[in-house]
Amino acid sequence: MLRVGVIGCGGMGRDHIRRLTEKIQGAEVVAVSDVFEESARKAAQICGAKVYADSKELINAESVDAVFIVSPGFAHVDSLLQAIEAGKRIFCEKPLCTTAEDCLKVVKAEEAAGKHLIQLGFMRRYDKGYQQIKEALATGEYGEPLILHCTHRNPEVGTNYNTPMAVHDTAIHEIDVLHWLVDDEYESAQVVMPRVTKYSHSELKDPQIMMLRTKKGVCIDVEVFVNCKFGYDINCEVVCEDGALKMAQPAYPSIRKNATVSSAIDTDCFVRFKDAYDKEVQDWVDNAEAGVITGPNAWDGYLAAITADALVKAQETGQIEKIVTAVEKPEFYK
Ligand SMILES: NC(=O)C1=CN([C@@H]2O[C@H](COP(=O)(O)OP(=O)(O)OC[C@H]3O[C@@H](n4cnc5c(N)ncnc54)[C@H](O)[C@@H]3O)[C@@H](O)[C@H]2O)C=CC1
Ligand SMILES: O=C1[C@H](O)[C@H](O)[C@@H](O)[C@H](O)[C@H]1O
Repeated sequence: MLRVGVIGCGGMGRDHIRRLTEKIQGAEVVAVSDVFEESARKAAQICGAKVYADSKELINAESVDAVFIVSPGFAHVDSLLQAIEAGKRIFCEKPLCTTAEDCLKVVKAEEAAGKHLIQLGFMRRYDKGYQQIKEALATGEYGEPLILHCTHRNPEVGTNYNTPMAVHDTAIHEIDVLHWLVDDEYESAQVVMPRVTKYSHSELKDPQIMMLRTKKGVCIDVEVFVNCKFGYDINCEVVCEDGALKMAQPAYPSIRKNATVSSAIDTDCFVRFKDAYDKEVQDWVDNAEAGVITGPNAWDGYLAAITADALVKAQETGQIEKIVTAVEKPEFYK
């Protein structure tokens, strides 16, 4: 039984604690930590874990085999470096870190440790809809991908949510899953700002159209609209030489009533990607014992960070910004 310590007991942390406690085979939560100890105490009631006031103490506890990092992105780097030093298996929620520089520190530390310790919480690679498209592309029946049209719509966000967060907190999912989907690397980024919705605020330009070009010339547009009001609406269409593949939507019944036809739309990621979260965490647990990482890793986190940096720069300049890695991909990650 993998004994897991969870750092960060907020919305996503509690969702993962419930998952590890009620759904996942082969793991149990034995420790929780949060800077607000009350949050940790509430989380401990879900799983009966020990509460640690200090996350570093949790990481180094003999009773903890593996660490689940679900604190805010800015706090990931310290916990990651401490957990690598302690030789613990790590599941880190996205993003790996909030700067490419910190991501590179983590990559170098894991490489120096000589063991693949980190799986990153880019769960969309485990979503059935994206996997179906990737499998269809792999058949060659539709030719090469040319254009991707995507949407990432949230019903609403808080006033603490600002323009750059649309990239490094929200579109970071598309950044990771889309180049994986078409098996390519990014070359450049651009952002177009439409008219701002009345539901936004002074620090947030919403919606945004983010565009990415890959090295093979695939052009991707992602509408990021975080105050769309009507639901949590994730779409992906891949236009190919011999056909177009539109990602399947969650199956809800089509309801006829009062001279109306309707069907539900999810309202958050926890429901929309529930199965994907379950699969990514079970994959991590199954592989932790064997000491391998088959999911997104720290290098994927670094690539996502440099692409996010280019998109944030493009938000400011309105220009096409190049995406370049500071270092070659280490053999360790090949
Ligand atoms: N994969 C996905 O679809 C999603 C991933 N996330 C990710 O999960 C992480 C947490 O997000 P949320 O739960 O939504 O945030 P949240 O703000 O609801 O919870 C974060 C928790 O971490 C605690 N915290 C802050 N600094 C800490 C530190 N240094 N050490 C320990 N705990 C600390 C806070 O007190 C809070 O309880 C973020 O990295 C976020 O990007 C969040 C939502 C969806
Ligand atoms: O990671 C997430 C969620 O998965 C949602 O898709 C985003 O909209 C949210 O901003 C982010 O925290």
